[in-house]
Amino acid sequence: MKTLNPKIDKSSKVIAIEGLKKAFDDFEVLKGVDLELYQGENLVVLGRSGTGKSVLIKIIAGLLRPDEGMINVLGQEVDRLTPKELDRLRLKIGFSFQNSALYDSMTVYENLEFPLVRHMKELGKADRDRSIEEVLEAVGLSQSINQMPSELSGGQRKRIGIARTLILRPEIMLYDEPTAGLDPITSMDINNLINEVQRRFNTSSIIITHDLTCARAVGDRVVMLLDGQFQRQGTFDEVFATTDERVKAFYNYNFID
Ligand SMILES: Nc1ncnc2c1ncn2[C@@H]1O[C@H](COP(=O)(O)OP(=O)(O)OP(=O)(O)O)[C@@H](O)[C@H]1O
Repeated sequence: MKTLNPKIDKSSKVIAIEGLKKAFDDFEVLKGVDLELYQGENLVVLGRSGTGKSVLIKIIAGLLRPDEGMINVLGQEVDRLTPKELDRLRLKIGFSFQNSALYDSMTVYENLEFPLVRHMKELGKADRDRSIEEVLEAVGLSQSINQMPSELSGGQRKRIGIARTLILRPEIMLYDEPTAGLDPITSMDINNLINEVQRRFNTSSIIITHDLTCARAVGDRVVMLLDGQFQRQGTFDEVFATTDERVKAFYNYNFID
């Protein structure tokens, strides 16, 4: 079970969402979602496949537009920003994709250098190298600096994907299914890394998953998306202390003997 991060600052909201609705044609995915993320917090969004978890974080990152609702990220209303303002805000949001999104033709070093060259043009090579060494050390893969992504295991690729997101020092981390496709031991390593990133870089994070072991290990708070709305929220134990059959079924399926 996660030990609550003592540095969570409940007086500081880094994300505030009210009444978010999103439909594709006449299929309503999000039917009025309210959500707050506090400074320093790891918030887990749980839900079955297709419930709109990815849609939610894409709206937060400004990659999809909401139909209705207020989406405030780091004090700015995302859907009122100009494209330039949105680009600046996006640099403060690290999006860790499910497939790690590494460039296969580039070494680990080049994958990590790429965002720095693109977004931090003022950094010289020595500073870039220092930054690359620091994030690789943080994810425990200093020795992989000259390897190609194809030479890495799934768990290592996830770590490099997280390092590449961290290299721009985001204030918010969005993790999309961080343990998908990994064995239980490698998953636990990634869960530990998510907690380590929270402590070391003082990030606020949303972790979307249907892996309850992950939710229990990383979540300071857990919310459960069911039928387009958050039906349950609290600590992991609070969320599952319910007679709601849909929530119980989700739990039993994950922890089946
Ligand atoms: N750009 C899009 N156009 C049309 N429909 C979409 C689009 N993006 C998502 N959807 C639909 O919205 C629903 C929610 O998708 P979403 O990817 O958010 O699910 P999820 O909860 O993240 O599921 P999973 O755990 O499988 O990734 C799905 O039915 C999906 O088909």
